[in-house]
Amino acid sequence: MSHLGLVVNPTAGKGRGTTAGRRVHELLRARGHRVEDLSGPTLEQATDRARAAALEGLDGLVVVGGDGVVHLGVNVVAGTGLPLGIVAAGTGNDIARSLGLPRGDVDAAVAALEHGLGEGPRRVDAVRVGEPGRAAREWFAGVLSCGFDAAINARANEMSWPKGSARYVRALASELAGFRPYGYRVTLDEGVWEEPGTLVAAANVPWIGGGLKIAPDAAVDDGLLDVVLAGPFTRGGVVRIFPGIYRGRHIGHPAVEVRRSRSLLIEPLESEGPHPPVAFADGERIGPLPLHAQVDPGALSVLC
Ligand SMILES: Nc1ncnc2c1ncn2[C@@H]1O[C@H](COP(=O)(O)OP(=O)(O)OP(=O)(O)O)[C@@H](O)[C@H]1O
Repeated sequence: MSHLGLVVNPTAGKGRGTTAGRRVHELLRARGHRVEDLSGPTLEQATDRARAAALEGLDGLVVVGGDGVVHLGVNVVAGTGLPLGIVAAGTGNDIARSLGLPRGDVDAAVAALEHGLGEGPRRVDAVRVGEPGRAAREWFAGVLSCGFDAAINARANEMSWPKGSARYVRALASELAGFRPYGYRVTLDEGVWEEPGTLVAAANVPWIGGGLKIAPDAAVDDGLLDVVLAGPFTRGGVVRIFPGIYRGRHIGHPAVEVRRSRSLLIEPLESEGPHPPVAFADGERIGPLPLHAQVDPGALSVLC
């Protein structure tokens, strides 16, 4: 029997989170675990409750929802050794997809995390991100992005209508109308990239945005980020390359390169173009550039 913390995002998966959370609670209790519900009305409140419970002592933290609630879980457990169980019930579920976990199947997801409780968790990489020169307190497990897609994410978050993916299409259209490549300086373990660019994404996993294969070869346990650097696309060029990203076809484009690095510093470079958008990681807002990110190999224990 394990003592497990449970955080359910009721808003995940267009409201499916609540039903999934109830089922997870029921299944875990039926298997004899002691389950403490740490969910809260907001992401921040749930994070605080989970952190307090983790300090008091848990055998694992189980999160139910999409990449946003996984981001919460990672920020509670990374670097502590406390294992994370993921029940993917969101819309995108890119982190669960990358870890090979069941998606949209609560019973299978609970079986996978029970397997991890019995056999021991899998160690994967997590990434610290924050202002350069300060001790970074925020973690991510998926992809940090501060390019055109992050601008769409931010714009969509400001819109109250329409709901669901139609909101992203509206946000894409309005961002595209005023798009000009941004000015970047990206300092990697080896070399510096100074260019007008469309997108800079530091990927710990291949997928972003609900199945866009932004970094096809990113591995979650290689101690490295796959940094995707996309040069100055025109508006038409953005529209043409976008559908190919679902299959990772953008990687062959001459204006796109991928470099591997354990750490990176991303700064705005005014001489090359406008200030890049605010960065997002795991679909959550991180903050404006400059940002420093560093992989911590094996910092995350996942029940699977
Ligand atoms: N009570 C809550 N607990 C956790 N998160 C919450 C809560 N209320 C709102 N949220 C917000 O819900 C948002 C979406 O969450 P999540 O990513 O888990 O689901 P999703 O968007 O359906 O899935 P995905 O990100 O995989 O597409 C997050 O940005 C989070 O801030």
